[in-house]
Amino acid sequence: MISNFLQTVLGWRALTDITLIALGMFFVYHTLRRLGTWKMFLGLVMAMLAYVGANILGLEGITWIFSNLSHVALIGIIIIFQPEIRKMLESSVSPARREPEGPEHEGLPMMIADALFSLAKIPCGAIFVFPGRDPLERFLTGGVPLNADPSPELILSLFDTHSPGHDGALLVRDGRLAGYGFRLPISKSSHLPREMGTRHHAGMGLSEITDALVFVVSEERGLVSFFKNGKLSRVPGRKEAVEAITDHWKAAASFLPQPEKGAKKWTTAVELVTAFMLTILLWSSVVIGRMEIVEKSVETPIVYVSLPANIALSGAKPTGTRIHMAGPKSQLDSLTADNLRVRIDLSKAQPGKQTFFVSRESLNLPKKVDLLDADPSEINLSLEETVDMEVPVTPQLVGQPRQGWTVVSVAVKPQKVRVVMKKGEGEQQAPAVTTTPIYLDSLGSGATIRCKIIAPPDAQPSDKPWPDVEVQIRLIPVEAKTE
Ligand SMILES: Nc1ncnc2c1ncn2[C@@H]1O[C@H](COP(=O)(O)OP(=O)(O)OP(=O)(O)O)[C@@H](O)[C@H]1O
Repeated sequence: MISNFLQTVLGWRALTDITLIALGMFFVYHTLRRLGTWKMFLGLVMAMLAYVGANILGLEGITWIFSNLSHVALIGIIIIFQPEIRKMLESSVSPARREPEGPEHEGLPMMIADALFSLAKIPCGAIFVFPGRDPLERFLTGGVPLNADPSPELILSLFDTHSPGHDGALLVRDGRLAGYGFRLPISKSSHLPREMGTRHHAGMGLSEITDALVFVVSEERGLVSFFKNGKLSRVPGRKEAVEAITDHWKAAASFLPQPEKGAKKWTTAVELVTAFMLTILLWSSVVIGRMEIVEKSVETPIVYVSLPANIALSGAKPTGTRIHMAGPKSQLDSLTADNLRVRIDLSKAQPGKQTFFVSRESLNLPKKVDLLDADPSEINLSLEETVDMEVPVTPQLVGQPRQGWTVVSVAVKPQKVRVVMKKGEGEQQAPAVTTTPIYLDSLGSGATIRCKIIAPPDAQPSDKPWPDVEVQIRLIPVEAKTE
């Protein structure tokens, strides 16, 4: 079993399976962490671990509860995590990374930092949005497209309270001032300090549902803050503002999620390793479960194939047998009465009494499945040599033509059919092959009638089934015949 398990684990399919699940887990964890619902995810992981543990230890009760509740739980998870699932699906089609900002934008973070603190000094309220990888179009409403080269004067005048477009957010994308006056989705979070009103809740709202970086300058208190992944951070000085922008650009241009500020450098590596370890644990518990050797009995039909043309089966023959197998549960589960057949190969059969055996080969069982027993396991058959002959078809004419009429010709098509008979019987005399009855008194001057063949039970058609025959009958008045 252990060598079986290692063989399974070391295959490329298993490695691909484990890698994809682990990366998926890592991606789900990061999205949920960004959205602040990772604790619920952790709860789910704990439940999964409990299930795996119960499975390994063979705790039937817990395993039963989990497997029976899993469908209901799945619906519950879909409802609870609906916004997160939506976010994950959106992220999965977002580009894996953003083009890194070119050297021509090097001065931009400092220019923005200066603008932030100049606005704070006035004080003048402002919101700056720096997109990450996620598309923002769905969340930004209103707004005026600008696409202008950034300059301190332009930024300050955009937020000047005398300017009609000062309300809302300024979008800074690809080193340019892409647009201004955008309304952002308002957060429902109750975690922000009391003094923070709709401007800050708008900054928080966008950062909760996307990976954008949002700076907010408070009009009342002249303070600068930024929101990232639904978290508020104070910006004490220009240096911190520049750092926040460059870190954000770096994260958006990287394939791997960047560790949060303050987190240790190796956090991502630890998270990845944990995801892999959890996956291997979960995966191996499933594989071990599926590799468990079990026994199973199935009622199976018997089919007789490749019977030589000169041999016929006579007497009773079994049509089914009950087979008893042992093998890995995963393979036995898929073997049912619908897809199992005992095929008895009669290609080498000789006339006389012969015994055939139900074997692994006659069932074509998968490699790891063994046949333990079959009932019956021996099939006794009587086989007889046959002869093949051509026999004329005689139409079965019933009664007499109408009064005054007489039959002048009867033609049958085909005139002969090939018949297979057991050798002894065939040699004595050819069987009488006729048609379904044709009632002469119902015919007019003539007719062509399609009939079925009628033959004795021991005469079988050589080319199954019997062909239909056409009987052409011509009648004329009796006087015409005597003339
Ligand atoms: N959804 C929104 N998107 C963008 N900007 C908004 C949004 N809602 C409000 N604002 C801006 O916030 C201003 C109102 O700020 P409010 O005083 O309520 O918030 P605040 O967080 O207390 O900020 P401040 O400290 O600057 O007063 C509005 O005039 C508008 O410019």
